[in-house]
Amino acid sequence: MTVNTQPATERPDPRAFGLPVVEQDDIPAELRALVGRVHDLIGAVANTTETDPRTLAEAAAAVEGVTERLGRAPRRQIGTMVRRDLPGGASEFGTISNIVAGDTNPAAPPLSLVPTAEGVRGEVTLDTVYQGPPGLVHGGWIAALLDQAVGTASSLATSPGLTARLEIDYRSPTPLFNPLEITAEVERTERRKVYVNGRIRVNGEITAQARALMVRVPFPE
Ligand SMILES: CCCCCCCC(=O)SCCNC(=O)CCNC(=O)[C@H](O)C(C)(C)COP(=O)(O)OP(=O)(O)OC[C@H]1O[C@@H](n2cnc3c(N)ncnc32)[C@H](O)[C@@H]1OP(=O)(O)O
Repeated sequence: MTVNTQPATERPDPRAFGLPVVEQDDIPAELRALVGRVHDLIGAVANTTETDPRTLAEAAAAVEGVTERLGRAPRRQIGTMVRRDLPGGASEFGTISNIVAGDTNPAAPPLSLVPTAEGVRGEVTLDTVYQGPPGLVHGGWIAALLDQAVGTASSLATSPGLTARLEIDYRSPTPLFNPLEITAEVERTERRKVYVNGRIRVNGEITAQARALMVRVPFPE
């Protein structure tokens, strides 16, 4: 199965369904920096040993002030998409605040997936924001990473769809602070059904693998 390298203009355009589209290159560098600093903030808050009430109250007030200031501008429409150019001339649309891969979501790692000859591949290192058991990635986040990978592989090879079924085998613990290699590829398609396999490797060893059924969304001709 090869990756769909149709230009974006020939793929379903979210604008046709009333969804705004932002070009990835148009996301201001300052917004990217803010997203990064807020990600750092999540980690700092989750792990601080600060107990001084005054320091903590000041920090909360400072964050509240920034939130209030940013809240003066209207929020993005739910479902706002981002169009990204991919290596090799392909492009993709994704939701801009996707919790796994969204450019503007400070809670996202974010996971960036690129097409390969087989499917898609990405690498990400997770910090304690994604901790489940001590020192390990939360199982739900392992599923989320794999869901994103199988969904992207299916979308690029065929057309966008939704996950109908996702089965995860947790084969060994997936550690924090280690590069995770995430790959996925389409196994076969049947009408709107796309069967996809994915896996996470750490130092070349598979720690988790997924079998998924994506059902392609029917688009008007
Ligand atoms: C690039 C972006 C990457 C994004 C990655 C993230 C992906 C996600 O997280 S998606 C969010 C989570 N998933 C969802 O919310 C989906 C919720 N479910 C649904 O909306 C629907 O059940 C949906 C769309 C999957 C299927 O509904 P519908 O379009 O009516 O299809 P339907 O006609 O019932 O079924 C189509 C085929 O799939 C099969 N099928 C549907 N669901 C299942 C299932 N759970 N198990 C097995 N087969 C199924 C049907 O039997 C049918 O097969 P056949 O062609 O052989 O008759």
